[in-house]
Amino acid sequence: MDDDQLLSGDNVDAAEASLEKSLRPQTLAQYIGQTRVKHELGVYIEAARKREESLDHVLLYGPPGLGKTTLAMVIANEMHVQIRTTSGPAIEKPGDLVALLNELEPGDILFIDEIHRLPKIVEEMLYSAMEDFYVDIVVGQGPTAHPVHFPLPPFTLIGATTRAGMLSAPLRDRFGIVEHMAYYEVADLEDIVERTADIFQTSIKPSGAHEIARRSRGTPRIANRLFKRIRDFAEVAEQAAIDEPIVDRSLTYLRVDNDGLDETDNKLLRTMLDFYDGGPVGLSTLAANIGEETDTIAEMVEPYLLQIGYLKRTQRGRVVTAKGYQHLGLPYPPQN
Ligand SMILES: Nc1ncnc2c1ncn2[C@@H]1O[C@H](COP(=O)(O)OP(=O)(O)OP(=O)(O)O)[C@@H](O)[C@H]1O
Ligand SMILES: [Mg+2]
Repeated sequence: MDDDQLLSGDNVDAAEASLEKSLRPQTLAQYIGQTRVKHELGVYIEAARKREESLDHVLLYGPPGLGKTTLAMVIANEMHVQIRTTSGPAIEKPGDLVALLNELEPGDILFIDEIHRLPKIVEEMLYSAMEDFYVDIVVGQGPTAHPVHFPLPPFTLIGATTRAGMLSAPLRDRFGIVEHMAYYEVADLEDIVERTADIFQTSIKPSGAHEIARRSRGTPRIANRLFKRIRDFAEVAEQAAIDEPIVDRSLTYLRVDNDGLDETDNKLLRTMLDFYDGGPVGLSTLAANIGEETDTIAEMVEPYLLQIGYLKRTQRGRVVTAKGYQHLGLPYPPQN
């Protein structure tokens, strides 16, 4: 009986996982929004293919959930090459990198997520690999240790990072193509939500798609996540199509406010007002106060609040703006 349960559980998971996978666009044409990035990459991909060369190294940077990993896979697909994916912290020592590089065929893509978290010694090894397609490794130990020159096939490195500022200049300079991923427009998120609804065979009214899009913090991953939760609410309520009222009710229940801000966002703004008179306050102080990691605040919470102008950065720290006060329903105190 346990077996059966396990089995059916596995099947459900497998079905969900493959749906999840089908959410990922496969081609540039299917990739919604990011028009400028898509156009530029389209040109570089076509040129590389015409010359039958590998694509230049690509750096994608921007906040989490905007589709960097998805875009790397789209690039591999459009280039008709294989892609191997890993992440900065997973490559602990030079040998790990050599093992990865060793498996690449000419033209293949190595995707390194969170590339700003590569150990220094591995990063330095990437320099020659990226520039001249070789690495020098030391083989053996003690008196028998000797350097070995290890040639590599031409390959494309795609690096993704939420913190471009944390990348060293020598590494950043070795990327021929650098693309900034911006928050999505509401109209693009509407298209993403409608596409997702289609894949999940759920009917949704334009008003419902608009409301989800508007409250997704400019982020496809959030839009898809909210969609899935709202779909559950709609199903339980036996509602045929997702419309604005069910979206609103579900999001209120999920504590996503009218601007799409969640509890952490609001807690951050609140803490700044209650304990620091709206700022300025430093990032690590703030993080300690609301019980989050500094990195989480810097990478996932703060960027959107800055983007919509509820927070601003000053020399002395973060400050809540007049708009931020207004969001919390409080009067903006006179500034001196
Ligand atoms: N342009 C897009 N069109 C349609 N769906 C998208 C698009 N971009 C992202 N998505 C969807 O959003 C989800 C998140 O995308 P992805 O994992 O690529 O983000 P990411 O930028 O790599 O995030 P992280 O920085 O957290 O790794 C994916 O499941 C994908 O289906
Ligand atoms: Mg990713």
